[in-house]
Amino acid sequence: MSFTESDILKALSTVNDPDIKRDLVSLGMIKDIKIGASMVGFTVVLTTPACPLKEKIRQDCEDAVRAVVGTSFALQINMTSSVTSLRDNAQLLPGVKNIIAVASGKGGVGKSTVTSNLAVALAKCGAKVGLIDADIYGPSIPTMFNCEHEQPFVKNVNGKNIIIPIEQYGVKLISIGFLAPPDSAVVWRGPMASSALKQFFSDAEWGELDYLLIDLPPGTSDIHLTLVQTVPVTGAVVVTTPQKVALADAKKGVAMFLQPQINVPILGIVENMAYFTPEELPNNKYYIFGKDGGKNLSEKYNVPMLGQIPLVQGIRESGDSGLPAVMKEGPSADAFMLLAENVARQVAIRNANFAKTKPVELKV
Ligand SMILES: Nc1ncnc2c1ncn2[C@@H]1O[C@H](COP(=O)(O)OP(=O)(O)OP(=O)(O)O)[C@@H](O)[C@H]1O
Repeated sequence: MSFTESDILKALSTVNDPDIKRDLVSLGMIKDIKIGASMVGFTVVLTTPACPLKEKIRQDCEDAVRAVVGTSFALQINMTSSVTSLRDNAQLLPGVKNIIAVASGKGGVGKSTVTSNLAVALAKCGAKVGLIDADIYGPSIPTMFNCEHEQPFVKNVNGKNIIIPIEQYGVKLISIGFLAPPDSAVVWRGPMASSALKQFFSDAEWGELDYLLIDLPPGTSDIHLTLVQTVPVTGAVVVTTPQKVALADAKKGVAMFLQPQINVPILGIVENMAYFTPEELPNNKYYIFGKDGGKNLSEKYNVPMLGQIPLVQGIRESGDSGLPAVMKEGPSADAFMLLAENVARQVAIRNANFAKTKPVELKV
């Protein structure tokens, strides 16, 4: 045999991750190289679940190694994944790899619909997902997950009450709505809501999660500040609809995360209600709120466009009935699955290329 493990590594160091644009070896994605009498094997650890580039990366690895070992050796390439994280030794949420804020400038653009479908889609890809509904003005996640009359279990650990998140459709969730009966008119005050959010971080049993999504209230509020002051946020997803009045507010949302004191990377823009499509004629698209508003916003701020979600009656019905649209088959589900793929890719790109986010310290 005229090659060694270091020859295999050298060959694999010519293969780049197409998203991160760095080689697999320096990214730590190659593990367990084995060289047998007639076999060479190794594991490629992808950075996102259900990576759409999996087959391309596998083929590139095969080509690179084949050039070194020749044709008489069998190749065993094991493709697996592990979501990356910059959070190590964290005191709060130690088992959570990435915290993702989902924000919108304007109310009613479908932020909670997008968050709930994104959470379920990521779970369907095989990721471990949690969701905090921090929307004090209208906590709608319990309805969208069909658990509005449930209460999370609370257990006592060493004299401290620990909340056990409700688990639905493969997602662990806690909502500010669980703290008040659905029909009661609770006027939340900033400080009350902020302390509830902090409690969801410090006193809830989240366990190991790849992604913890935070559904924020629309606009910019005390809750946003509490979030960025309490935990390092991996990145923000900004949801908008395409019309001018929504975009103007979405710009403010983007600008808030990017301001130097806050400095939370924008993972990208989601354009919800991008076009209306009748369910029976999915190829007919009507741009009733204008065309490409979200896309233009992403270009202006040089941030990724994560997805365009159609305005479809079934998405509204799914939200109201508590079974997210992504659980069913069809073009709406496909749009949310693509969104999840793109969010996971952007998290991996962000973790490979940028320093970890620091919690914000406000000087008063
Ligand atoms: N793509 C879509 N197609 C059809 N209906 C949608 C779509 N997105 C959202 N909706 C509907 O629009 C309404 C508002 O959505 P949602 O509650 O998700 O918005 P939001 O931005 O979270 O609102 P809020 O500002 O109150 O937090 C809901 O009835 C929802 O079902």
